[in-house]
Amino acid sequence: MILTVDVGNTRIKAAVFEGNSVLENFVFQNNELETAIEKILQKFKNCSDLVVASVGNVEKQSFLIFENRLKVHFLTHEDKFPFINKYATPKTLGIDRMVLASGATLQYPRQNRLVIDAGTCITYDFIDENDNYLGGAISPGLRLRYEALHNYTAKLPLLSFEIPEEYIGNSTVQAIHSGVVNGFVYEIDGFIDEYRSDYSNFIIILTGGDAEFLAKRLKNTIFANSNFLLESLSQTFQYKIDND
Ligand SMILES: Nc1ncnc2c1ncn2[C@@H]1O[C@H](COP(=O)(O)OP(=O)(O)O)[C@@H](O)[C@H]1O
Ligand SMILES: CC(C)(COP(=O)(O)O)[C@@H](O)C(=O)NCCC(=O)O
Ligand SMILES: [K+]
Repeated sequence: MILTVDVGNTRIKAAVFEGNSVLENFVFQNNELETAIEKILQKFKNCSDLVVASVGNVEKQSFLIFENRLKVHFLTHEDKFPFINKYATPKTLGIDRMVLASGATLQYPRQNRLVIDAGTCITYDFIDENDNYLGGAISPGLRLRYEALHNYTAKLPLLSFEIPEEYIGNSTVQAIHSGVVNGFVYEIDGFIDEYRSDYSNFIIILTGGDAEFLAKRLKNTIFANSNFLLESLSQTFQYKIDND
């Protein structure tokens, strides 16, 4: 039994795995990390390994305090991954993106794959059928767009996500919702179309905090798997054990 933890820039997600099955999922904030893990380990006393992938702001020490209870692993660029990394700056590639690429490679062998993670940022990651990781794109996520409009202007209010009534927003509030939400959806559909013009066949994996909402609104039919990063983390850890 292993505990996987994904530290993103908005929230921390965790899951307990027994083999390939998820026993339970958890979501918490950075300041709740230690108490949340303590509770999880109280409930799942048979956890032997804690596997962390972090692109967020937490101290390693917050995990290391559990070292007397189970083995603690931080995935890094030095670990073994099942793809060939063609990124020009592999050392600065987000470990979350490496884990997503790894999960895509292991779960969907020998095909072109596009992973879209709609989290704090939207990340696009493309792994071709020969398992070359080519890179992708990074752009602001849904919440970040609302916050950026507010934080970098004098007049725009901070709004919470709402489905826009019309694409022609007829008020400040509706114009912001249209710009943020429609812009977000159009961007993703636009990228998918761009990939389609270069690659006749590829599968799309959609994940992240906004994935469920997105899946319903994209022109392209895609199913969301909100748990893909944690599943990939568990598989990447297994891959590392098998290949070390
Ligand atoms: N309870 C929530 N708290 C924060 N963000 C949420 C929540 N529910 C959905 N979201 C959406 O999830 C996105 C953040 O996704 P998430 O995958 O948690 O990010 P990260 O992995 O970068 O921490 C935000 O753009 C926001 O719109
Ligand atoms: C792009 C990211 C900020 C996305 O983070 P997230 O939205 O998952 O919180 C993260 O993958 C990161 O810090 N990447 C480093 C730069 C790169 O991947 O090239
Ligand atoms: K992301």
